[in-house]
Amino acid sequence: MAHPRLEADPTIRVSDLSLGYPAHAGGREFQAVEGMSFDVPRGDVVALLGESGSGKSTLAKFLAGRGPDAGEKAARIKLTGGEATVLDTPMRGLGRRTRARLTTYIGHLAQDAGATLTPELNVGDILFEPIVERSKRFDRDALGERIAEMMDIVALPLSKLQEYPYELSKGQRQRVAVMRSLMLDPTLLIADEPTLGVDANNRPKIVDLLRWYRERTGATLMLISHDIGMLEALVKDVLVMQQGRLVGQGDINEIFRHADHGYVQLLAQALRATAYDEIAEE
Ligand SMILES: Nc1ncnc2c1ncn2[C@@H]1O[C@H](COP(=O)(O)OP(=O)(O)OP(=O)(O)O)[C@@H](O)[C@H]1O
Repeated sequence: MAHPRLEADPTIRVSDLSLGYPAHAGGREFQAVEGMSFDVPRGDVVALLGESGSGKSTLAKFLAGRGPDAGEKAARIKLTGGEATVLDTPMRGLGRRTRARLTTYIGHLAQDAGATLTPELNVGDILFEPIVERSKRFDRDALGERIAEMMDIVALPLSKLQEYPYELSKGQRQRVAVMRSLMLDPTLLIADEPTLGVDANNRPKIVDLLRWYRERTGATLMLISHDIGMLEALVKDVLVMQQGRLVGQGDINEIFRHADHGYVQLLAQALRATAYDEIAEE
């Protein structure tokens, strides 16, 4: 059985990768990602950008090892061409046990994760849950200290640990979801819109949390985000997708300065406009 290698470099290697959703309801198989090739070096922070429906979430979910997770068969992501390796583990023909092992090391913040926190658990139990599911033996005091540090960074009072998701605002729930995605100390974190639904004042707190985590662990981060503050503060390289294909890739400053693809130019303009809007808001 393949064993994930935490020190693998690159952390992610993708070669001519195509991903699809199975045919259902008399339709045809749908190709959401087509012929993508890129590497993510160990310890890098990369942003995955692209318009709605370009395939970002599909790619993110697949690379996080969560491709087959969906309850409905029609929503399970299939590798339909090429290769991908994550932490030196080939994703083609990934067996159940290897996948379980791999996902221990990969944090996945799903899109709108704040909205899917377990309603019956309070915040403290939501944060402990990933640990408890893996092992009955853990250092509760050390973990408690780490949770307190994270709560401080994202400006949530400790009293929130006793509250249930319905008692929190949307932005507070999202901050809890981001903290939860870090609880197992992932070597690779793949986060889909970590600041979505969080107001402008609190978005920098999520950026601070991710920065704190990276500095502490040297983890590799793949972020789907068009939040200019997050991109400027954390990201080194970007991958730009359009209709399932990679249309731009490279250093964030270079790619926006010398964009030769029409869509990348439009995106760069839109991001700049967002930045000005936010400055105007403050
Ligand atoms: N379960 C599914 N079955 C069939 N097609 C799907 C399924 N989920 C997503 N798709 C399609 O795959 C394509 C890529 O979707 P995906 O969610 O990966 O894009 P995205 O770039 O993350 O978009 P957004 O920014 O809106 O989240 C879209 O055309 C979408 O309609």
